[in-house]
Amino acid sequence: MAELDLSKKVADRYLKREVLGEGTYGVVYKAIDTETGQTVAIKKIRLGKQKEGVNFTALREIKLLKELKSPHIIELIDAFPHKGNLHLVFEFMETDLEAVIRDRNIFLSPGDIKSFLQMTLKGLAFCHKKWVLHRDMKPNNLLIGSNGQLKLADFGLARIFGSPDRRFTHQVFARWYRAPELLFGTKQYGSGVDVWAAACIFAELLLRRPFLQGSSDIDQLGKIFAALGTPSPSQWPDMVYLPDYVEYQYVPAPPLRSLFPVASDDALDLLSKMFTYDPKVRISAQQALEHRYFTSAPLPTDPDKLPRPAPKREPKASDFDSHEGPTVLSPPRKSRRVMPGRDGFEGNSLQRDKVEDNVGNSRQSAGDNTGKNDPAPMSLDFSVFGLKPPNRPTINSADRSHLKRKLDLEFQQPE
Ligand SMILES: Nc1ncnc2c1ncn2[C@@H]1O[C@H](COP(=O)(O)OP(=O)(O)OP(=O)(O)O)[C@@H](O)[C@H]1O
Repeated sequence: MAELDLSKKVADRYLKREVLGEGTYGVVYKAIDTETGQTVAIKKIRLGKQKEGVNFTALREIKLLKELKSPHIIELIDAFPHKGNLHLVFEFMETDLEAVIRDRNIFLSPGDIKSFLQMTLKGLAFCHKKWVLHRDMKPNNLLIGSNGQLKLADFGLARIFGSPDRRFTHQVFARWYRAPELLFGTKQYGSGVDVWAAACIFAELLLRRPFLQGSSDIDQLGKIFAALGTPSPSQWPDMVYLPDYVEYQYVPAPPLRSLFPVASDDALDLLSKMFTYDPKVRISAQQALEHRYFTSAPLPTDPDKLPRPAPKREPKASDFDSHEGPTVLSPPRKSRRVMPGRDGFEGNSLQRDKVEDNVGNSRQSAGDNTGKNDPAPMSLDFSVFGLKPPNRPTINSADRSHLKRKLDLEFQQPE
């Protein structure tokens, strides 16, 4: 009872405003922190449907998230349970890179592209230095503040809250950004998976459309190989030992220049290093930041001079939370996600197909090109690179308040 009162007080600190959208784990609200006057975004994660509730690892990982502070990482300001949901309070961001790329009224200069990529790589290099993987990099997870600063966000949370019977499958769109070693089922992935995703985002900034839009894991690999050439075992010796490795028909790499006609030589050189097949040879985020692309003209645009998408419309009263059934304010941003593959590459030249399984995820909107063979999404990976995450002991409600105190998750009454 005391615990309930406490959590209500903390929840009262935030004045909920309109719904910003809905992601894999639940609804995101705009809110005002009545203590500081700061606008925040609150991600409400349903715990009620999870039989195991919040487990110890989840709380520990949330605590770690709170400590991950950098100018290019979205700040987790607070975390508290309320009415059977866990609320994660983040700094509020105005827009995201997906909206920028999609906005046809925006012209992206080479300096603008350089600036967006540089901020992305700075965020990644920071995480990687702390032995943390993002693992769910995609343009809508790169949020942009009112000052133009880009920050890595939406650490997926499946790593923390993942459950085999989860109902949401937004995850499939992350496939377009997934590294080949993940698609071949590696268990020992490292920071290279984020660099590959950043390369896909770099390519998307140059092309203004997703670069490699696979409709299944097999198709994704086909698209990668058609664009970048089928890797030979000498190019990537460990490839043939990967759990889901299948031999693909050899396709030679077309010149990268033919795919990116207007990119500079420096941009293409960096892109090719980020798209290196062998993750052991792939350039790191830090090395990428030191590439001459970032020091050659044109220099990266100052963040506050970067182009912004048109602001979202003002909320109406009906958009505000009335406990259940919130109205999503920004449906157009999801439209790209159900778009059939556009002028992608046709070269799916696999020799045999992989049996697709794991049909358990049931919430699929019509038109989703949902792959059914995806592993559970894991985004922010706190484990040391290459190690399997430990089993997660669960805790019951009696343990919970003790653990909350122990982990200092700010469940205490505000001053
Ligand atoms: N810190 C934030 N500031 C402002 N808006 C945010 C913030 N975090 C999320 N949003 C918005 O809330 C909506 C839902 O975001 P969420 O991260 O839950 O899912 P998503 O990124 O749309 O999808 P997925 O869960 O598949 O990554 C999106 O419109 C997103 O732009």
